[in-house]
Amino acid sequence: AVTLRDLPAVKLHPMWQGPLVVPGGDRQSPIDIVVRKSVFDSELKPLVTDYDPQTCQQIWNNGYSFLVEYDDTTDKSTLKGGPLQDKFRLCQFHFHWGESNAWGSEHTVDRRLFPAELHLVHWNSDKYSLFEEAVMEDNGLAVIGVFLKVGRRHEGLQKLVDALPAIRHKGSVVEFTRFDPACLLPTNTEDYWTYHGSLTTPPLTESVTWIVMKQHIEVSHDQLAVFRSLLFTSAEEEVQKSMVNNFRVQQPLCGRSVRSSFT
Ligand SMILES: O=C1NC(=O)[C@@H](c2ccccc2)S1
Ligand SMILES: [Zn+2]
Repeated sequence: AVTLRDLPAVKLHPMWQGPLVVPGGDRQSPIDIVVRKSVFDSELKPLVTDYDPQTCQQIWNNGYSFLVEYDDTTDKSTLKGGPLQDKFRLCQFHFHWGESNAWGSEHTVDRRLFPAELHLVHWNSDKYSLFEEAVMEDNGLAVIGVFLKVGRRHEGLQKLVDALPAIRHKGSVVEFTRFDPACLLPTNTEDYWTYHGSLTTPPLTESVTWIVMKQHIEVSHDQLAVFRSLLFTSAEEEVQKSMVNNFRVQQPLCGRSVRSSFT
């Protein structure tokens, strides 16, 4: 097993106290996607998302990112198709970003960094009955990754951006309803890369089928600046730390192949 301290490249994030033993550690995420080494697989289907905005419940600051959480007690907001054999339930989405627009994403494409990355987290509701169960199983989770670039203002994102000042501090939560996460997907959901990996934060379990979209979405500089106005720290702490660079360093591919749904 690999412990995080063995990996010099890992800057132990404040939330990652002490060495962490990663199960096996040979299918960790994120990775660099080397386009010319990805393997086209004609069996890969387009993604089929069916999200019900009514299942959107709250938005909160967990001290590492901000999460928009969905009611996942029924199959109302689901993902299927793509590389997946089963139906997966949306439980939350969140982002990772940098202190500058020069970096912030977790995955890279031919070493290219993006200023931020959206993760839509789903769990296998055909096989498991809870996220907490699925997170321990190797076909338990499916995460859609979408790269963000700075450009035009994203109208659909603005409702979320407007809610952030209310959750500046770690542990704050506000009600957040009727948000359709489909508005954050790129127009092209046919072209993606997929590989087997892990959570990118503790418990780092190797239970994720990653689906990284080829097409990015655009958000404005000002919208991204509001992400950076969030804090890692709670209201009680004397020293406030701005929530930036909440991404994990890239992990060894360990012989894995990345498949592409496009040529
Ligand atoms: O895609 C990922 N991003 C994260 O922050 C990781 C995570 C960890 C626990 C729950 C949901 C997601 S896995
Ligand atoms: Zn994430």
